[in-house]
Amino acid sequence: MLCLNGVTKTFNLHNQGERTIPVVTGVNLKLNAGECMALMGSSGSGKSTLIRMIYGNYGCAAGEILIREEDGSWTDLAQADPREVIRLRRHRLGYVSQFLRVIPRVATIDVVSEPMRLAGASDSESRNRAAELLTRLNLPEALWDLSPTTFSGGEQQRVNIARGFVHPYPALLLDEPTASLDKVNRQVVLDLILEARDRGAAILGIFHDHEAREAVCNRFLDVEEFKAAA
Ligand SMILES: Nc1ncnc2c1ncn2[C@@H]1O[C@H](COP(=O)(O)OP(=O)(O)OP(=O)(O)O)[C@@H](O)[C@H]1O
Repeated sequence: MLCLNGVTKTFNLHNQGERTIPVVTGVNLKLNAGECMALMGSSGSGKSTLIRMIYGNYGCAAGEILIREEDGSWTDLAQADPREVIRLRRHRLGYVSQFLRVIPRVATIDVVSEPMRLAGASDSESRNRAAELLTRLNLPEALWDLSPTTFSGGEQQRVNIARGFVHPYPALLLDEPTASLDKVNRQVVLDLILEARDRGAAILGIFHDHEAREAVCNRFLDVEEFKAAA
C-alpha cells in the first residue's frame, strides 16, 4: 500500500544564515494492507517530518514515496504534481494531524463528511457516516451544526479523528491520534484503528502513548536507524 525507498530530508534555513539541518537519510519501509506501523525514536528524530513528507507537505531531498493505486500500479508522491497530490489525498491517503484546521463558519457535520463527499460518495451517505462517527466519539448532537473553531481541545481532536476516518482510505497516517483524549474516547479511537486495520488499511502512526501503541500496532520502526549525519 505504501513503500518508501531511500527517502532523505534536510531542512534549509534560508533566513537563518543558510543553515542546513539534516533529519533522515535513506528511509526504506514497506507497509502492506492490514499493517499498523508505529514510528519510534526520541524527540527530534524525524517522526513528524517523515509523516509530513509522505502526505506531501514537505518535499524530499531524495527518494521515492510510492502509493499503491486501485489498479495495483504505484505512484511516486515525491515526484507528483500538486493536482496528483490532491487526487492521492482524496482517494488513497488519509491523514489525522494533531490539530484541526478548518474554514471558519463551516458546520462540524460538514467538516467531518467532506472527505467522503470529495471521494465521490453522496451527500446523505457522507452525512450518515459522519453522524455515526461523531456519535461513537461522544460528540453531542447539539454541536454538530456549529463550527468546531470554538470547541475544546479534546472536542476538536475528536472532530479531526472523525474526519480522518470517514472515508475508508487504503493508507492512513496518524500523528498522535489519542493525545488529548479521555479514557473512553481513547478506546473508541483504538477501536476505529483496529477496524481500519481489519478492513485492510495500511496505517503509519506516531503514538507516544505506549499502551495505545501496543494495542494497535503490529509493526514498529525506529526512525533513529535513519539518522542523518549532522
Ligand atoms: N519546518 C522545519 N524547519 C526546520 N527544521 C525543522 C522543521 N520541522 C522539523 N524540523 C527539525 O527536524 C528535526 C525533526 O523534527 P520532527 O518534528 O520530525 O521530530 P519528531 O521525531 O517528530 O519529534 P517529537 O517526538 O518531539 O515530536 C528536528 O531537529 C526539528 O528541529
